[in-house]
Amino acid sequence: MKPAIILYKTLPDDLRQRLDEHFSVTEINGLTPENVEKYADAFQQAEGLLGTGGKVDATLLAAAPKLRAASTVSVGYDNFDVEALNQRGVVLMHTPTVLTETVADTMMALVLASARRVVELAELVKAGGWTGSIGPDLFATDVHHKKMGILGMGRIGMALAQRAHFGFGMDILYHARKPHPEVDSRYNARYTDLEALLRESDFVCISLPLTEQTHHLIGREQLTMMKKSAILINAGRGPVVDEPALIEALKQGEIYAAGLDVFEKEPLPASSGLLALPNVVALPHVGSATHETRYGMARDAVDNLIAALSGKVEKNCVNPQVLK
Ligand SMILES: NC(=O)C1=CN([C@@H]2O[C@H](COP(=O)(O)OP(=O)(O)OC[C@H]3O[C@@H](n4cnc5c(N)ncnc54)[C@H](O)[C@@H]3O)[C@@H](O)[C@H]2O)C=CC1
Ligand SMILES: O=C(O)C(=O)CO
Repeated sequence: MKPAIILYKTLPDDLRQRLDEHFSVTEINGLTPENVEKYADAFQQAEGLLGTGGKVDATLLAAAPKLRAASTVSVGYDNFDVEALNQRGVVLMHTPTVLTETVADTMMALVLASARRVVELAELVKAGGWTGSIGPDLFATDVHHKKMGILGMGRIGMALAQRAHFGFGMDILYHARKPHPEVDSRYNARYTDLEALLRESDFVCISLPLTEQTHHLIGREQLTMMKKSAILINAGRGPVVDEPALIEALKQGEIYAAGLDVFEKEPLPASSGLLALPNVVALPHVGSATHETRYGMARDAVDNLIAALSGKVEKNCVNPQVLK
């Protein structure tokens, strides 16, 4: 008999077919508490989960007593209680690598859009506001040869350093849990503590995961350390930045602008103070959202679940200790 799984994300037809070949699939519209209750029988039988978004914690695990593996269509897994999964021996699989270059492209797009005022100026043209030469009040700020500070020098941080250093001649500083000598030599980069990075960088770019240690790592105090001309880019997770403190810093001119793909609450409410600020470029969490990359993530997530439920995990496992 095929193992039963819960699918909580729509997949391309070919991937859905591959999943059906291996598993008995119950597809639900999101991993919400309402759906866990509505499909209680399916959760009782489920050995695997595949999807994105929604909380997987002790409550959900209690509703799924046979669960052996969870496969998220994302690299970030802050919505999973990994400790609770470990206690139950549930394998957690994710999709690193396949999305790295695309997310780094998005971060570079945010750097360029916020520094060169791309969105604001394009909106001005569309609104018929281009009635004469553009004057200094609408001039932008350069990107090339400036200093980029990268917070979180992992896969995405490195791909961003590659673009900024080789493409734009930028100086790279970074803060991570430890120095990475290969990064220093490859991108002529310099490891600093957080405060030095904030004080020196023209662009502070966040590619950190959300953890207890990174929650509100950037708050009022840190924002005041940044240059008044500096731009904050966040494509890690929203709660790494204290959003009310960021809004205040942008309003008071303590920093120049922000380019954001992630927010404390998503979707970003229309009432958010961020949306009233011309010096904010806000994207709807689309760091990895190209056709190619989203397909690759879904494909990897399917392969990851097949590997995990057949005991053949070789890569993409968050908690390999439960396999032993
Ligand atoms: N906006 C979007 O659509 C996307 C956002 N992301 C976010 O980007 C994050 C990073 O992804 P990857 O680069 O693939 O992960 P990664 O694990 O390769 O890199 C994360 C880096 O952050 C460092 N780090 C962790 N905690 C730290 C701390 N307290 N202080 C300093 N450094 C710390 C780690 O040592 C690691 O080098 C994901 O966890 C996810 O939250 C990822 C993909 C798409
Ligand atoms: O993969 C992730 O962590 C995302 O945020 C979406 O690609």
